[in-house]
Amino acid sequence: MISTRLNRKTSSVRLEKGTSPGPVKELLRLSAPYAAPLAIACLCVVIVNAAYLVQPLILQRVIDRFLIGHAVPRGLDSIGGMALLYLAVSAAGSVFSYIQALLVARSGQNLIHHLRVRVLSIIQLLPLSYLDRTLPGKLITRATNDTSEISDLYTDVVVMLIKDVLLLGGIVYVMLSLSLKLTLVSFIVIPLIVFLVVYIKNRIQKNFYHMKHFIGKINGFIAESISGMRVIQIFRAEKEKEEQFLELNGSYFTTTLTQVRLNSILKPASDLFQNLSIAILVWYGAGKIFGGSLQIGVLYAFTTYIKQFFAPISDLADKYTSIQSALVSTERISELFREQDRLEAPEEGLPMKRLDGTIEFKHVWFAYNDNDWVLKDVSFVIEKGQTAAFIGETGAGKTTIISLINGFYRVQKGEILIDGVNVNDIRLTELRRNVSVVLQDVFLFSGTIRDNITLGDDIDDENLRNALRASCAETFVRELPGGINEPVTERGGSLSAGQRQLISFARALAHDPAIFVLDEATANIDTHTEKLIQRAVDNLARGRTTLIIAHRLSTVAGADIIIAMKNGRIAESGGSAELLKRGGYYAKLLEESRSHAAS
Ligand SMILES: Nc1ncnc2c1ncn2[C@@H]1O[C@H](COP(=O)(O)OP(=O)(O)OP(=O)(O)O)[C@@H](O)[C@H]1O
Repeated sequence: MISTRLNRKTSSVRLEKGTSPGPVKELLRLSAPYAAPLAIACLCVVIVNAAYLVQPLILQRVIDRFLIGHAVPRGLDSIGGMALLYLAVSAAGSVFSYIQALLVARSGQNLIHHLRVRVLSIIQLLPLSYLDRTLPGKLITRATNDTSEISDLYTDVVVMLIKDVLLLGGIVYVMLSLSLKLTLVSFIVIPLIVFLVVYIKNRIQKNFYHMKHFIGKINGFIAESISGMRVIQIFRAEKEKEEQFLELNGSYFTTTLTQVRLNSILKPASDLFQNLSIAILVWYGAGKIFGGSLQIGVLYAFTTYIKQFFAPISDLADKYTSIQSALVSTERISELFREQDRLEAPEEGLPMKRLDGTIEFKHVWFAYNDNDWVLKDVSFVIEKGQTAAFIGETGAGKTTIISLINGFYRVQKGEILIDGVNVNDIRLTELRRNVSVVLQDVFLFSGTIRDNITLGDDIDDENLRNALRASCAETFVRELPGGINEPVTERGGSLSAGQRQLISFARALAHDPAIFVLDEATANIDTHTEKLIQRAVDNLARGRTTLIIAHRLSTVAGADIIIAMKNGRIAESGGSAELLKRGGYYAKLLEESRSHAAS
């Protein structure tokens, strides 16, 4: 039932099944809506760079023409005029820098938003067989980190890369046009600065990965310790856990210190080289100035340009690593996008609004992993409105049968018919709307009790009340301070196991399924709640085909048909009286439970 609701909510994001362009094409397509703002941002970058480059030239003119050359001021061509021009150029640089930052940030956030919705819509339609082999953490990273990295690539990295490359090119061009010799003198030290920055940045990045690794481990450790705190306390494992944590935290501490050291060394070291370069320039330039072949203003402009060199080189070193991680993220997201061909198609197949609920398994063979058969030649018929109880040892294949009825996996051999139609041909949304499953481990979402029953469907108050009454949850819900609007904490931690079961029955009843499937809880529930649950099950079973994975023989005795599973095969099946007479597996189980009760 849960998956049915989620699938239906994805309709806002259309996925075209079967059209899987290559990853690069796909990503280009995704970024297409932001092409215009990004192009404008690049244009802004050109203006900002030009402003940077022009400023030292204005000062050079002021020094050489007016302070040294004593030229006669004329209109704008005066010290005052130059000061105004300098101000106007800086102001234009600031304004366009602001516009560029805004455009980039907006496009970036829009792209992240779009990508996240897209990733989630794919995750929701992934077949269970894919989710079985994929750790949840991996998919969470796709929706969070990877989307941000890709957005950074398109916006921050690409735009800033253009800005840095243009600025560096511009500086070299202006330097060359001012003085070839001085440019060559400057370039004695500049390669050293480049080498130093790239080397230190590289080490910073490598160390950053270590920090990320350890912080991930620390988070995981804390999360696991909190969820397993009961076991830790029961087995007095606090000391052991503390020691493990100390070790982890120690590693993180060391990497953080390395990071601080590297970061603190970068600026002073590159300042040292910059100053060395300026000293060489001044020493060389002074000789030329005295010889009359160089103007003071040009030397001044060169010292400014050398200082301007540092920021883009430092940025470029950063961008290189950002591009690398963005490429990894692109590949990961594309991998997920490629799953599109295998996604469930909830709206395809035969429309069967209301099922009658006759279920037939015809020589079904099924394996989760090739040829490792979990179900072997399973055949049975459960007529509409009947109650069937599945019994058998653990791992016999009972839960698997339910997953197949719900269309979570496809069988390799044989067929499953519902109302005479192959389950693979029925439209998934309608199949799942007709089948309500209550699992042993009830899953409640954070929200209210009402949210957890309706799961976003339009169910009116009267139906809700009826569902609560028939599921025997009405009394305890009424006693809650917020009643049906009482908040439920994550996974329903604020409710008892029995209460969670009753809420899940209400959820099933409110959706009025044709087929009701119950995986009975094995956990001990007090006799009062057990009676309530039994009553709720009886209410749910009325007028519906009901399948129960039974762990209590009381449930089994009331069933129309009992199907005993053994090692993936049906060991025996039939009514309770018939099976007792036969004296097989079921009779043995009953005998065992009676002798257990007697002793
Ligand atoms: N997602 C899966 N991927 C691979 N193998 C699985 C998967 N789910 C179940 N199995 C295997 O299939 C077999 C049948 O499992 P199933 O859960 O159907 O048994 P069950 O009869 O419901 O057991 P239990 O009473 O313990 O719930 C088991 O051997 C199990 O290890």
